Amino acid sequence: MYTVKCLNPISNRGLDLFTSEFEVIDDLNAADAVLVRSASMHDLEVPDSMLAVARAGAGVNNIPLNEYAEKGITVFNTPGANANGVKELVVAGLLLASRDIIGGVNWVKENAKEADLAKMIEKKKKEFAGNELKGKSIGVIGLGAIGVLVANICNRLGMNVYGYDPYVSVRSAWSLSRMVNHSSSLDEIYEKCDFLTIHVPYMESTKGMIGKEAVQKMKDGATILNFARGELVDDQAVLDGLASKKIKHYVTDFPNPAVAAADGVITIPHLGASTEESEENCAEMAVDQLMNYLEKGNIVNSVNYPNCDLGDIEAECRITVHHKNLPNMIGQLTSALAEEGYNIENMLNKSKKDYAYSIFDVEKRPSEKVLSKMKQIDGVIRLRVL
Ligand SMILES: NC(=O)c1ccc[n+]([C@@H]2O[C@H](COP(=O)([O-])OP(=O)(O)OC[C@H]3O[C@@H](n4cnc5c(N)ncnc54)[C@H](O)[C@@H]3O)[C@@H](O)[C@H]2O)c1
Ligand SMILES: O=C(O)[C@H](O)COP(=O)(O)O
Repeated sequence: MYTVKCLNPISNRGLDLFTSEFEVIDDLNAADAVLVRSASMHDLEVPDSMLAVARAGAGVNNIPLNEYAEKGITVFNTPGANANGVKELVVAGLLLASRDIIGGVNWVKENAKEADLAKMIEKKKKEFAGNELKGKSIGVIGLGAIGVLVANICNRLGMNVYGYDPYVSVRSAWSLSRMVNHSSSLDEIYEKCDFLTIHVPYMESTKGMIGKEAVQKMKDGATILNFARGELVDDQAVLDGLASKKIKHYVTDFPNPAVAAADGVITIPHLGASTEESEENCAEMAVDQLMNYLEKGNIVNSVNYPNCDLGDIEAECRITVHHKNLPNMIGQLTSALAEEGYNIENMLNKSKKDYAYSIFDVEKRPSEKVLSKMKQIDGVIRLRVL
């Protein structure tokens, strides 16, 4: 039996996938695994016995990835599972920034009881007039699951699309419309684009990447859309840009007190992935990956350990080892088994930066003496017997 704690509400479509071998519990300290959305885990004490964290979503900046890797806690996310939800909200953001839909809707509500409302509307509507998206240029920074969908739909809306992603994956490159212009520098995007939408993860290297210098280089009257993370955009740079009319609108899914009330800011309360469909997709994927890992030791879509998948357990015993990515780890682990005559039927080893993961399918369960010897090898972080 495995126990799972949900730190945020997780769609039942995912939770219902848990078999009778799993129980969702309230006590974090008794949990083998955590399911989480945006709740911050940075200041959370998790028990040493914790095996895994599955983020039902994309961004993992709420999870201390290295600290958990060091403890042998595998962290998963659900790549692409909410990308369509975000893409659709970005289109809404583009429309809200181009036409004063919000001003118009509010004005009608305020005057709803006026008997001659229809007449008033025809007189007033010029104040809410705007522009069309067709023919405008947009820069998409970050061409991952969301950026690709945004770039492609903007192309279909008749916009001139410029994409920037120095680390673009082959999969994304294949999915991108050939009508999207490949920008090799952010400067090109700043100089050419009426709209700029950012879809990169928040990391130390991307913090404040839309700052004062970037704003200065932008076209006059540019609109910035941020559906990725608030910290990617420097608040003061945007406020100054809005005040000087350099920036027309800042559309953000991550409002904070510094920018929320400012003129020109269009605020959305982190709704990008808050659709029934995205929540279900993320929950299903997270639960599926968690069960596969807890029961079979397979790692699919981890962000702090390598993907390592040996399929169903066909041998009598499967041993999984989280370890440091050091020379001769496999030699030492396999020798410990071989010295006591345990035959390895199948094995897989993968590494990701400083960490590695190995799966050994063994003909029978090794003795405690062998398992203890394996655990004591320098660089071994965690060993599980399944
Ligand atoms: N608003 C929401 O509800 C919501 C929902 C999902 C994701 N997000 C945010 O959006 C981010 C992106 O999500 P995704 O699913 O597309 O992730 P992804 O991992 O599929 O794509 C991220 C892309 O950014 C690129 N990238 C990284 N650093 C870059 C840089 N310095 N310059 C340009 N490109 C860079 C990567 O190469 C990758 O292609 C997430 O990390 C998360 O913070 C927000
Ligand atoms: O990174 C993500 O997936 C989004 O920001 C969605 O976060 P949420 O699951 O809290 O809505």
